[in-house]
Amino acid sequence: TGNHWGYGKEDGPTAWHKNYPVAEGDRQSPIDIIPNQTSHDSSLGPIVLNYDHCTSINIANNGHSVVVEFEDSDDRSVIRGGPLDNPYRLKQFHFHWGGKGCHGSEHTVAGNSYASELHLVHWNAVKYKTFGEAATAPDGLAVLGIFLETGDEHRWLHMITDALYTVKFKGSVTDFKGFNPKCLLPSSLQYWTYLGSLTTPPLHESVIWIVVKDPIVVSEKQLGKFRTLVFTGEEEDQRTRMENNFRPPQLLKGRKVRSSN
Ligand SMILES: Cc1ccc(O)c(S)c1
Ligand SMILES: [Zn+2]
Repeated sequence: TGNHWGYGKEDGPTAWHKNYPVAEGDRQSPIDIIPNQTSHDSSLGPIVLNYDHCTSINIANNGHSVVVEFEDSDDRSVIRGGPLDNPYRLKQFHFHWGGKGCHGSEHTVAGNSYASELHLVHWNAVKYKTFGEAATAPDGLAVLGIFLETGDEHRWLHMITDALYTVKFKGSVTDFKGFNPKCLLPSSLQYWTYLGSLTTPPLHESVIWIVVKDPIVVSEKQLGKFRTLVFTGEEEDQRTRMENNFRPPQLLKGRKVRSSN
């Protein structure tokens, strides 16, 4: 129906342009990042995260991913520095992942993809009144992308994976208080940055991307718990496993990717 979209053969990334023509625009995401073709920019300062007073609200299955929403009525959790001219407020984070044994990150590095990718979505509340307004502005959003690779168990990810059974079906939401996503970041925040878009419809070209170079390590068992979610609602007879909810890399179209030192 209408603007329904997904990750299947008929409604997946190759079909999105029919309802969302910006899918073929000049600043689409994700992209393949080729490190030796990025320009090192010494004017790029470090990323600064002030998440210490962040307020997580709930965890939800929106039929495309699992999303943790935050209270964003004030500047209690912001990202600043790096390529950003203003502080940007944390709104939500979510993940993109692959099938068992397959990779599912959105950005790739010299053609290599990771098992999964975490997106921390922030908006420019200095220039825009609402998230919705910022989401359609060229400098409205800042998304921090973190790669996940499989290996040892991640000591804090269980706080997310232990809650996934409560949001198995599309449309489910449960309380999720007191979670600080700082525990999901790697020790180094060295990054690449470029101008891009949301990686899901409506694919607005409103994102300043900050892709952290170092991945975090999570276990295959932890990642497997994400695949117990389904794209479909409880009332539907289909139970389509939620996996491979990633968009492949898009054309760079002359964009420059800068590298922090
Ligand atoms: C705001 C937003 C929603 C969904 C997404 O995958 C991304 S990357 C950003
Ligand atoms: Zn995303």
